[in-house]
Amino acid sequence: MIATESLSKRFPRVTALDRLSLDIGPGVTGLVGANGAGKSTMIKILLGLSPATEGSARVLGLDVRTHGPEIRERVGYMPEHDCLPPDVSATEFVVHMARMSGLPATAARERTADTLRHVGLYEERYRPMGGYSTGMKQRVKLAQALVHDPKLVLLDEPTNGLDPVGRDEMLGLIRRVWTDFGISVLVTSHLLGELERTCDHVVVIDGGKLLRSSSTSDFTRTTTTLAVEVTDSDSHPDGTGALRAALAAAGVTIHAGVEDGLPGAGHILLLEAAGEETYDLVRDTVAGLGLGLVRMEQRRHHIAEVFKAKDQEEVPAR
Ligand SMILES: Nc1ncnc2c1ncn2[C@@H]1O[C@H](COP(=O)(O)OP(=O)(O)OP(=O)(O)O)[C@@H](O)[C@H]1O
Repeated sequence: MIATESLSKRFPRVTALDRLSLDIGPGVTGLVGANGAGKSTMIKILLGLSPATEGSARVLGLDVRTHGPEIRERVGYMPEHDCLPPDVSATEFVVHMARMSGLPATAARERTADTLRHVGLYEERYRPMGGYSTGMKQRVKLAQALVHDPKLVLLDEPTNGLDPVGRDEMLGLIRRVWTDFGISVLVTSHLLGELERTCDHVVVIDGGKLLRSSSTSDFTRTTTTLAVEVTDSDSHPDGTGALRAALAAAGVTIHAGVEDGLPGAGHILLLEAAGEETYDLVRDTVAGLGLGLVRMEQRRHHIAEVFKAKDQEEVPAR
């Protein structure tokens, strides 16, 4: 879908993109980076709106330097900032955008109605957009990016300014752009965590440089850490302590887990699972001690933890 080769963009005082090489396939891809990392610059280059200083980029196989108009015909774009005229309705605006991208009048009206319904705008679509909430405006911006049935959409910070519920709804809509319509998505965010559920692939950039590009499942791979919680009993008033001692004696590695220090963390035992037999051993040991097993589950890493761990590694030893 998108391929860049040593792509750089230098402004007089800042290097916004620094020799970035990427290969992004179909599906939902997140482009993550702090404010100023170079995300918007990247999108403008991919749309053929801003020339790169060095390197090359292709979108849907088309060279951004020479095929900007063709790319913009086939790709939808949701800009970061508010760009909606306040005096027109969502319907009027999206029909206009559909006509601009070449759809005949009837098709433009039909596609507009379908797309606005898809993003969850119903009666309000006939009212002037000046009175819309941020969430409604973001939905109109998404609709105008989808109305001409592109192969790919580039969404610049679509959850900006939304409250947690609005954010979740927007992320759900974005996911469905791919699952329901087969339109690939490149979505930017400065929040790593929110892309975890939405994206198949995550690209992280920092100061214009590529930090990491991998599938979300690699980021959040299932670890072999088991979290075990047990009840206390009359003979073992500290059930967790008794289980810890018994499992350690049986040769199980017990972790000082990420949850240490959190309220209630003392009651959760994190241990290394060597395979199926560890589950059996835990179950039998809990039963042998006469404790109740509250839960036993495999732990997954969250993307943010991967970076937290990395930051910790980078703290110089004293
Ligand atoms: N036209 C420009 N002239 C000079 N510097 C620019 C220009 N556009 C962007 N920059 C700089 O390039 C860097 C990357 O900006 P960019 O807007 O791509 O970041 P971003 O990751 O999209 O962040 P944000 O989410 O805050 O927009 C920043 O340091 C920015 O100040």
